[in-house]
Amino acid sequence: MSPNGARPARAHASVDNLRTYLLAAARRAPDRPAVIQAAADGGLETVTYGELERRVDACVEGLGALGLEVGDRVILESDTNADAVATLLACATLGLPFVPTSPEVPDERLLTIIDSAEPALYLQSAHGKRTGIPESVGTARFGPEGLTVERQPLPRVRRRRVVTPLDTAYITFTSGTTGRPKGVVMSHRGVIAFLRGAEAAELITSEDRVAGTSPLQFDFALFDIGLALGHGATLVPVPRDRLNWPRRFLSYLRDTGATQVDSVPSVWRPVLQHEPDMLAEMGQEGILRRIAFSGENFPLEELRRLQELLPKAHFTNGYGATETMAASITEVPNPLPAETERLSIGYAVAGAEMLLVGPDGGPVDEPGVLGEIYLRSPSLFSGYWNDPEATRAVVVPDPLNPRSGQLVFKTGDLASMGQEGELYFHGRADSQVQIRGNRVELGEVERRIGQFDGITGAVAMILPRPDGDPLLHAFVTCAPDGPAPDAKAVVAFCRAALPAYMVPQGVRVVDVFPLTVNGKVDRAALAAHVAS
Ligand SMILES: Nc1ncnc2c1ncn2[C@@H]1O[C@H](COS(=O)(=O)NC(=O)C[C@H](N)c2cccc(Br)c2)[C@@H](O)[C@H]1O
Repeated sequence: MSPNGARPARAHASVDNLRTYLLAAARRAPDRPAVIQAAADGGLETVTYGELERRVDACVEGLGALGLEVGDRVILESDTNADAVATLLACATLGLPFVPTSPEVPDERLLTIIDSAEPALYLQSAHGKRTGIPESVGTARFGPEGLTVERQPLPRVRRRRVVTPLDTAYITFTSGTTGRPKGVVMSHRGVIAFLRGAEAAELITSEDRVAGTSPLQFDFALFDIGLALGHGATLVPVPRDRLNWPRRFLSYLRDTGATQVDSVPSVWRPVLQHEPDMLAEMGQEGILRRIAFSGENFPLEELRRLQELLPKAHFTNGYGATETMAASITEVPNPLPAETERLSIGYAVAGAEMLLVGPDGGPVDEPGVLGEIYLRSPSLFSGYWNDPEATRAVVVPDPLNPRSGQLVFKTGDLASMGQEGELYFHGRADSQVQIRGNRVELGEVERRIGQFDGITGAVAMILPRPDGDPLLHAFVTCAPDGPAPDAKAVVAFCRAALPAYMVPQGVRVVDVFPLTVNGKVDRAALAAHVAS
């Protein structure tokens, strides 16, 4: 095929492309607010759908002039804001996979990602501070008026003429457990399939204002962008410095008129600890209509406290992995019934289905029996970047019809089924460990410890020992005004209700739980605590 040279490839308006899907509202209601964000002067600014589309096209013009080819990677480093959204939509328009990252990602991690992704271009905002981008990568800055190029990307041959739904929308690098980051390659078709499935959950209307709290490299941020813009609603990105101060966080939610807050569970921990009264006030006013969370189990004691303060809010448990964007969106009863000991992850979103598979590789049919979740979904990722072996390990033939060629995602998560076929999360398969031949359910240990008077949070983990059984260790946080719980008393408390092999050998009090860049409890950091 002859090189296409001059004209950059585009997506046909009638096929799935992130830009077409997320700017549909710009057609219908260009004056509606697309993003409400913190302005440079400390106030708030509103970017309408019409203005957002203008910024997208300004960025398309700048990118289009660089001679990049469909599939060339673009590193997009930014906090979540209107210009970052405009830039990622510009990349989508031209079939350039964006690799999202954020300013707080350390240099060496960014360089690892650059080494793996071999991007054509690195983009940061006008006031971004990153330096040291390798010479082989072009660099530019983005802003409301488009791009300012600092270093031209190396020239390439352009062969592609159109952008198809199977082309890559983004590659998000997750900190693979093996340490080497794995690039999850998501197609336009996959992302839009999940967002369309999520629409059936009817989480929001065009009147809602969705506060997003995740950094751009966490696909929860991309979900927030997709959910808000896909519904013609308003995205309210919460700046990092607001998140770290509960009072400022709540004020920001009030000032922006946020009606929904999307976050990992840990975002609520400092708010519950330091500003329960302010939250209760907002709860009474009923301004926060929905609290949506994802990423890890929401500790039930904390969730119950949050529900007490927000009695009128809906609560939604979003479960799933970046490899399929997510899997299920489940309404959590408010208040949670007293006897509930485990949150449901319900059923997969419309158009997808979760299946439990037993150790024998066959389907699990009985309620209550543990199995691994396999997900059948059109939002299945294209594969791990440059890692066909890792891909083959999790994209597997449909266990129910292996001859059909249909592929499903092997999640690595364990679950059991309720009477109506709804699923209950039981943790990662690779974190299931045996102690003296017995399978240890860490969630059960954490739940028991969480009931100890004065303890506000518990994380249990297995620490391997070179010689002999692994060590069951627990880390706890306690109420700031109470006495530090006595480790022996906590162990005795566990012994009274748990089988011996599930009683922690060590209990250590920590001020707060360390978090990963995506806001999940950083278990590796806790384990290092003990090793030190
Ligand atoms: N709700 C839960 N209860 C318990 N354990 C959860 C939940 N959600 C995940 N997990 C765990 O996190 C793993 C996956 O991590 S991930 O790839 O970083 N993705 C994520 O966390 C977020 C996920 N992509 C996502 C993104 C946007 C919207 C939604 Br809705 C969900 C899953 O395999 C689970 O082990």
